[in-house]
Amino acid sequence: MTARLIDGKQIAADLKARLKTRVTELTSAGNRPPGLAVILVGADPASQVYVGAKRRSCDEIGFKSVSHDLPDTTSQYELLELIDQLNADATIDGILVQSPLPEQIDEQKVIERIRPDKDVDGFHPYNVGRLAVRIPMLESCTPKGVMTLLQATGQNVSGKHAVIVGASNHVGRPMALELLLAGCTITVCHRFTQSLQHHVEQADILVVAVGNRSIVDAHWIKPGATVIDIGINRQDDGTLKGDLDFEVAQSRAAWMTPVPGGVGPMTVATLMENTYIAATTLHGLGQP
Ligand SMILES: Nc1nc2c(c(=O)[nH]1)N[C@@H](CN(C=O)c1ccc(C(=O)N[C@@H](CCC(=O)O)C(=O)O)cc1)CN2
Repeated sequence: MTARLIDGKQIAADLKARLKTRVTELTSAGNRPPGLAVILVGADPASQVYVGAKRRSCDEIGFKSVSHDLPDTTSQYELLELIDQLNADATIDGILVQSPLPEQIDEQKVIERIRPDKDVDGFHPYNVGRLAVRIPMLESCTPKGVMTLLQATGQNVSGKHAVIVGASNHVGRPMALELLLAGCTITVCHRFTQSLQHHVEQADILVVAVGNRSIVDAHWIKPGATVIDIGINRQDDGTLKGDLDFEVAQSRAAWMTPVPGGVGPMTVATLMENTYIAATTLHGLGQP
């Protein structure tokens, strides 16, 4: 068997093209464009790449993009003050603070300072809680993007057994909630899980989000499974690899995401989708 690739780059480009059309319609009718504020603290090279992609996507789609690049000496107080200003700015629909943050800043305090209706990352406990009780508002971008990728395969995931390896607040946990909402039976594996191999072998849908290539052996993949690799591991030669051995995974799965070009581009496109939703559904843009 050779898995079919789920082309995240193309699916993300299609989503952004649809958003661009809608934004053109909005602005042609005399409305302001949706606005996204992107805050980067420090100069982490990977974060600079991701933030650059987010700002370019805003430009492509026609969103207003406001950039705040702060030094890595920024205090928590200064960052919270900036968030307060953006919370009060009626031209800003979404606020994004790129993670990770320098160690003097408590990320949870920052997340909770962002107004839930401007939390386009979907990290605020209010938004995670809404997803948990099946009334999602702004959903975490990577898991929501994965659901868009699964939908693009044309499969009905309801009733499937989904195994998620990794239980982080931003990816693994909300991923489990998304798949549960879609009707899957869920197993979440984490650092205390015993018999990881046994669980992985049961997965109709396997989502791996550990950031380490030595945790899940791709030979464990159930033949015919759908495999979503969320890992991003930069190799010594500069190439990017996922958490799984690509060739082995491809010889067992029916569908799988590549790295690069799978989940990463969808995360950015979903952030744009969330910003559009915040502007129109939550802030009334384009409504009479
Ligand atoms: N505030 C946030 N911080 C972080 C998030 C997030 O969703 N919100 N997620 C990650 C980083 N991330 C988005 O910010 C992200 C990661 C990867 C990609 C991506 O497109 N990757 C490409 C490869 C890019 C490269 O060459 O390095 C791919 O996989 O094809 C986009 C966004 C942590 N922080």
